[in-house]
Amino acid sequence: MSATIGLEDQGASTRSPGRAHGLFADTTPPSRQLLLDWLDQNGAYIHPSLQITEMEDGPGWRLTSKDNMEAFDLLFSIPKPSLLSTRTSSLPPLTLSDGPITNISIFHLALCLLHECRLGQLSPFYGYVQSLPRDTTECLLPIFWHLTELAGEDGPKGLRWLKGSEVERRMQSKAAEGLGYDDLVKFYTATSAHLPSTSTHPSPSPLLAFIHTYTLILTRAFTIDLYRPTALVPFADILNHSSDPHTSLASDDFVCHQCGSMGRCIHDILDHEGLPYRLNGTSLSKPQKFKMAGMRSEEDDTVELRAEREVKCGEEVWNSYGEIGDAGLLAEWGFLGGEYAGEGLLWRAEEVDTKGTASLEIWGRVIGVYAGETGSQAVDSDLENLWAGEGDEEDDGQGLISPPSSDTVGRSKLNLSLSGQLSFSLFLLVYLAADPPEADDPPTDILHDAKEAAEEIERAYAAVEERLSAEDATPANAESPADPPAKALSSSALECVHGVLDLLRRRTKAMYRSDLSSDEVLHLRDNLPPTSKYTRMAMTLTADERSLLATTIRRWEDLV
Ligand SMILES: C[S@@+](CC[C@H](N)C(=O)[O-])C[C@H]1O[C@@H](n2cnc3c(N)ncnc32)[C@H](O)[C@@H]1O
Repeated sequence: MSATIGLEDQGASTRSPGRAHGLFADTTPPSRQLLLDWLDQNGAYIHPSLQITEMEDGPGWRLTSKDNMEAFDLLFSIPKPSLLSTRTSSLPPLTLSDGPITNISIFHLALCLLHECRLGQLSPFYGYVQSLPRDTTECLLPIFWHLTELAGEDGPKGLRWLKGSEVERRMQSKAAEGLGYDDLVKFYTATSAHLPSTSTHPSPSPLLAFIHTYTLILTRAFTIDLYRPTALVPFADILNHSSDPHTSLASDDFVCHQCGSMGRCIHDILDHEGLPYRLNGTSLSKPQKFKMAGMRSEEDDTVELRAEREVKCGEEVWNSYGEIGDAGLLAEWGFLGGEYAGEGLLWRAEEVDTKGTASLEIWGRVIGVYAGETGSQAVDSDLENLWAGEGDEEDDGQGLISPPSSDTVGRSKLNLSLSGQLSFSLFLLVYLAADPPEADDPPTDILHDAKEAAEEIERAYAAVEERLSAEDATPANAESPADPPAKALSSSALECVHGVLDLLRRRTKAMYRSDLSSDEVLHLRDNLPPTSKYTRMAMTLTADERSLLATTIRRWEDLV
């Protein structure tokens, strides 16, 4: 069967497009009391000062505090069996003729949630699922903006403005992981007929219903443990995001991957003290390990929210969805935080070195991405020796290039930070692409030369800055200060500067209406009608990215 999108669904024309999924069509609106009763019956603890309130500027809920709460206070806990996961859902296991297709766990979880919604009051999770947002368009993710049935004409217009942006790159990465829109349609086409009939939904639900529950999963699910990699955590999913959060979800993840047990189980291999080996890799103390191993019931294993700092009376309690900027928030949560956070603009290695020369492989080796265990340690010490005493991440943010991060994941990041600094890794790849070294040059030599080139560029830039600020400080009628001796760049450093400029200009050019500056985009945005919410978000995002690129290009141009 093929999945129909579903606007023909009963009664759709009388509701908003975001309700055309047909779920909870004839029930009362989401009830906080039903949710609280369900949590109580399912063993949850809620701090007496926490309450659910309406969002201030839009639909939806948030958690606020009606009294001061101290750091370390337990705000919330819930036993793991009460989480909604593929393990706890009442959806029977899916096995299709062409083999099991449940490996895409996030789609599978969305199908489980759809099944619980279709069960209505018969679902063991009814008190929770009835509390979830009902309108898909409340936070429609860009992956669905092309669907005019949901996003109207505004969606495709917004998508156009995302062209060449960090959001588009993220959407492309998801599609490459098998999590694009076409993958979703394929999955639902293959599985929708397997959804059991229910009294309120005797036939399969339209694709819009799956899009609705998939959106809920993407914007609300948490990573839990080895047994339930992703699950919905009722109540905790009401927390909104801030880059300065009060709390985060904590869960012991070293449970048995076969049955989810925290205590000793039949699948465990025990060490000489009778402790399961899976507890060995943890930082728990011996008494804690014995306590965990002795747990008899899954009910004792909970996920928790604790205050990590004081929450003042009346404040909203914030969670963090990660160290993430606006592009990530828009792509994965459907909103802009406007908090000047995150990694700025990112590149994939092939986008930097489009010639596909040997430099890509050398870059991987030097930076330690492709190095094996020992290779990686060798790279660590090369990096440490070369940057010894220069500090990591404590850069003042004024230069053009930031020193390499000391952690393995961070050091391969190819990004331009929000303060306009190229990561060293990105600079290194541009440097290698400009003048590929011999494949067998030792990594330390390559790192050393690249560091020298970066330092030469920084010195030249500092000289330019000094001259420009001296010019600024000179009264109009006074003689100009004598120019400092021109800081001529070596030809290889100059090639790097051109390489960086080319990279930044290519990124700008790839954007929709790249002839428009950030200010011009903002001007157009400010004249949009109030209904253009997707276009407005997209234009805000692209204006910020244009501004970052333009400022950085100007700084590098000062060198040439
Ligand atoms: C986990 S839910 C949070 C609870 C949600 N507010 C509700 O009503 O149920 C995530 C969604 O909440 C909204 N959200 C979260 N943090 C936000 C913020 N700082 N500003 C605006 N919307 C936010 C976004 O729509 C996001 O997709």
